[in-house]
Amino acid sequence: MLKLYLRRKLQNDNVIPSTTTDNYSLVEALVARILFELIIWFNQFGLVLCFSYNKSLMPAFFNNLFGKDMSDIDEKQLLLYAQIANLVNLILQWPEISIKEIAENFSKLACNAHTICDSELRPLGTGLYPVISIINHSCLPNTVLVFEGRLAVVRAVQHVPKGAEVLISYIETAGSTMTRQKALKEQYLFTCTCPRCINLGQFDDIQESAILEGYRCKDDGCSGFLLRDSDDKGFTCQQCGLVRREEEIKKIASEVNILSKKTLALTSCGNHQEVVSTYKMIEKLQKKLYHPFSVNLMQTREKLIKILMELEDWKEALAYCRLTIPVYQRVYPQFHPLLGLQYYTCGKLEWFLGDTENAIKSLTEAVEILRITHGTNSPFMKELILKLEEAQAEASYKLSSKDE
Ligand SMILES: C[S@@+](CC[C@H](N)C(=O)[O-])C[C@H]1O[C@@H](n2cnc3c(N)ncnc32)[C@H](O)[C@@H]1O
Repeated sequence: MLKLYLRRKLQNDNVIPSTTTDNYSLVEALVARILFELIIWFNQFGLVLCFSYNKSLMPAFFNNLFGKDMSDIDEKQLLLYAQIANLVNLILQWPEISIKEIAENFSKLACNAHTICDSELRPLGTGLYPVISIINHSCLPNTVLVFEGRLAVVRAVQHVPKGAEVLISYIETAGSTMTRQKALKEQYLFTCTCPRCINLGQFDDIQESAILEGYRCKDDGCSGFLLRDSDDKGFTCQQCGLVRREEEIKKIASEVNILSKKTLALTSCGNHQEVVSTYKMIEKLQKKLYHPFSVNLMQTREKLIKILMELEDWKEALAYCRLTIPVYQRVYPQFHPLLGLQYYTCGKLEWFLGDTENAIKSLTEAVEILRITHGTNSPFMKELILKLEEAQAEASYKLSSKDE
């Protein structure tokens, strides 16, 4: 298995540089015909397929890219690749292309490509980078992959000693060990044995799963987590001993399900006000259903923040944003870009609503995290730092005018 190790001390700027050259002509000469065909296919759908070329790394890249065994892939995934391959064949209308070959390359692409995101982690396209595709995964990584335009940059989020393996996270790490392992197995075909995953099945891990993805105690004042009873008829709070019956849980879960389907229909009609009120109903039900640190509840609030901001309802958006911060703090490590970005959103909303004091606090937290994950030179970071300086200047102006 290929691994990327840190051979030089590159901690000064907290940056491990990737290849900086996007050289399409060299790549085209080297990359197999099928990949070239994929570029055409991807472009038709407005997706960016990006190659960062480094000659010395090309053999490793090919070994990595073409070293996958299709027998590892589960049937559902294979079917999906076969369907995509059929679609490619239909679009390209080149009879000599083998469906199996296209499907295999899609599977390899899925294991090795990375989603290119903007500074706020909104997806822009898909990229295939030889250096980056050597980096293995950890659910508690020592580096983070961010993009500056098409340039992939790997930044250390903790001290990476000389000789240590450089690790990024391939997936959303907020979920339970089982959820993370399932995602890694399905897309990347391996079982993770990182420091978080080796605890699978141990008491701490069971407790964490029950908090992140399990139900809340019947008693609103209790923050205990629930475990399934041995008779399979309910869940018992591990703190106060109260039992929640399965039927009651199922009833709320089915209401959530119905409302979630309704939001899909309402979203497609563009009925934003109705979407907001439906998500608010879901949030209320999920608050009754899930533990306060639930990832599901956090995701619903995320959706509400997004729509409320689109509707320019800053006050409500801020209220939900504040509710997500403790969950983010719990589910992400200290220097995680999503935590930094959530503080940034909170800070912007507070600043906009005239709460300068809290805006300074939130923007300071955002800068502390994002200067590590994003560096300080990008226009995005410059704007964030400027916002913080403006908020600080306004606070000191307010203070000095009070003194006069
Ligand atoms: C982007 S490649 C990384 C380079 C890869 N190690 C290689 O030798 O080609 C992704 C693949 O590496 C392997 N991999 C990545 N992280 C791993 C980990 N923590 N444990 C085991 N295999 C891992 C998986 O097979 C995965 O599909």
